[in-house]
Amino acid sequence: MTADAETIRYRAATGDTPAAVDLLDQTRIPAELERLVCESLPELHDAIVRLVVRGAPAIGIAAAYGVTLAPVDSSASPENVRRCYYDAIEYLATSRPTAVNLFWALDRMRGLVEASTDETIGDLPRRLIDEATAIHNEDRSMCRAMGKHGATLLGDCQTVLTHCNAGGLATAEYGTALSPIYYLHEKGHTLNVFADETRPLMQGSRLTAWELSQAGVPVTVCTDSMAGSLMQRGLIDAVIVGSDRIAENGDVANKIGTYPLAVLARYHDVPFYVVAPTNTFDLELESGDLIPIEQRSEDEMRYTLGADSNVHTKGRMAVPREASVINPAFDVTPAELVTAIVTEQGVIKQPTREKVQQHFAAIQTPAS
Ligand SMILES: CSC[C@H]1O[C@H](OP(=O)(O)O)[C@H](O)[C@@H]1O
Repeated sequence: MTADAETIRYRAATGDTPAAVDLLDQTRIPAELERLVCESLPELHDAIVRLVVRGAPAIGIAAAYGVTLAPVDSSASPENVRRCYYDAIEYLATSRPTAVNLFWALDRMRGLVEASTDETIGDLPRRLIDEATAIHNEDRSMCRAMGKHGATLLGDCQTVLTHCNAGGLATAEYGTALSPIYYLHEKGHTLNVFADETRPLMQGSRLTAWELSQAGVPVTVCTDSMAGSLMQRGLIDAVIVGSDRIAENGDVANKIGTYPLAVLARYHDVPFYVVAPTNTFDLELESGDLIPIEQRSEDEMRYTLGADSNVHTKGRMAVPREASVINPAFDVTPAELVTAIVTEQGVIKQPTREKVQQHFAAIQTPAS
């Protein structure tokens, strides 16, 4: 992906130029490649809410950098400096509720603030930038690792179907669900990809189709309702998706429309793979019915995309005013419908609570 298309960049403060979180504006793809430079917390909060930056890992990375935008008065007392950073963290945590990576990243930043002393408070801004940069770079490595692990499941596949966008645009680079596809493409095994449009914000047709095309991977956009007949006709060898939060028992929250794909896949004996880094697991939630599901604006359902394909430019009225709409942004797929979960550590086949716990235990106690 070229530098101009890098999902997230951090601009350190220099002279009169303030620090900023520099985002590829995903609300404008594929019509335009434009960047949005956020110099303040409200600008960044709004960018997360409007999906300028989106995707669980990318939201976490952007929010981590966002903490460094806190309007700290350097002459303030250490207590007031800490308070300013805590306020920034609490504010960014209100942007979107489902992707646990947001809260995981903010917790890491909060830990640095808590660990600061009156003597070391002066170094805190630098340490926060370094921690956000570390989170960013760790995600690059995790995406590459998920590509390698996920590829072991797709070796016999020719055609896969994916939902929403879980590619480089949703992460530091390379992606989660799309990572094994890129990995195999680089090894000379190019898969054919069906990308669900993913209504109402069309992350599949706008973003997945764009980034796969840029990478030279053949992609065919289909409506969300076509997946069943594609499987019925034997055209899909595997379904591969990302996730925003995975409960301790392996239940998976992902973009609305994922659950019916899992049901269809099971009915048609098609493997259903989820790819997510370990920081997408929420081990404090016993099951997926405890995962908070974001309810988004009615307007995203009531209007088609505008002529510029910007998700916030109202197009044509698509629903009569008298009708009601509902717009949950995610659904939950029970672990029993998941063939395997791929993380940067490896593969959890037929995930259960016990297998998830074993996966994490192995991380804590690396093989000797
Ligand atoms: C690699 S996480 C991608 C994940 O996030 C998307 O949601 P949104 O576009 O609303 O941020 C979708 O659930 C993807 O699977």
